[in-house]
Amino acid sequence: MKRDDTSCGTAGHRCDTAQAARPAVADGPPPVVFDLDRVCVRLGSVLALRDVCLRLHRGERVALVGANGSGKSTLLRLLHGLLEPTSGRIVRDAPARQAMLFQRPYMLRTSARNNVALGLWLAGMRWAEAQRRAAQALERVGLRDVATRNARTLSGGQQQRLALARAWASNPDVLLLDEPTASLDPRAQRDVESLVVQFATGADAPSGDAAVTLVFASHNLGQVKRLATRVLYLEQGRVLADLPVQAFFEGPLLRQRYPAAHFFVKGELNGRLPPRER
Ligand SMILES: Nc1ncnc2c1ncn2[C@@H]1O[C@H](COP(=O)(O)OP(=O)(O)OP(=O)(O)O)[C@@H](O)[C@H]1O
Repeated sequence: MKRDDTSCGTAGHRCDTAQAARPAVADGPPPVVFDLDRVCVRLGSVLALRDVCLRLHRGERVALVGANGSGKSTLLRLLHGLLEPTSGRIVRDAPARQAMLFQRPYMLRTSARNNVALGLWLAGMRWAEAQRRAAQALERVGLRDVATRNARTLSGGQQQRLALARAWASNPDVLLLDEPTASLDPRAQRDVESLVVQFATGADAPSGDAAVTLVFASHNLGQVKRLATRVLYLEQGRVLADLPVQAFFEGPLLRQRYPAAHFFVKGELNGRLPPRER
């Protein structure tokens, strides 16, 4: 069927108000961090997101999967406030501190330690304290030995760990990752993944706070299984499937309810992942 790039806000389309009305009581679900109501995002002539209804809760680890161009990066940029809806509504948990990591992190042309400290200083921290916190963050991600090296001379894996240190030092409530390990070798991938898990579970957050909310895009379904608690499948800007990670990969639910997502997953698993991931 030909894709219609002109319409959004489908007539009659409604978000699941039963879920939307769920109160965040003491033994109910955790607080809502993002609430999207029929969100559309147009980029030039492309409708990159269409009628997205979504509610993400504190402490969830949400994976975004789907083919190239399905809207994963656009959704992450929307959550981070780099984009606003063309129509529909997004409510972000106002006091939440957010950090976002990109596939190729941007490094300032200065030392690794300054790359962390400058962000903290710009956010209002005194320079001496920012330096101390930066050193602590570099230690945390195993980069103490390269603290004085120009960040742009570091390897891809080191730069991604530095980007994580930068995020960790700012003590975010929400961490958004856009294919953060896509260009890394398997070992560096695992290193970054394990840091992300420690980060996401809040095991050693500078403030000792509870878990952060993690939302990440990935083409690596093995990684999705390892990191996510919930999986969203996107196709042509729509969220077509939304399941807990186990139900997404095991059992009949995905095939029965979301055949398009089922075929995507089967194709990815059979075609792309090394044998150990199958
Ligand atoms: N700046 C832009 N201007 C116009 N169209 C854009 C822009 N950025 C993205 N798009 C289009 O929006 C759609 C969604 O792109 P997006 O980058 O969100 O997909 P993605 O799922 O992250 O893809 P990938 O897996 O390749 O990273 C695509 O059709 C893309 O071509």
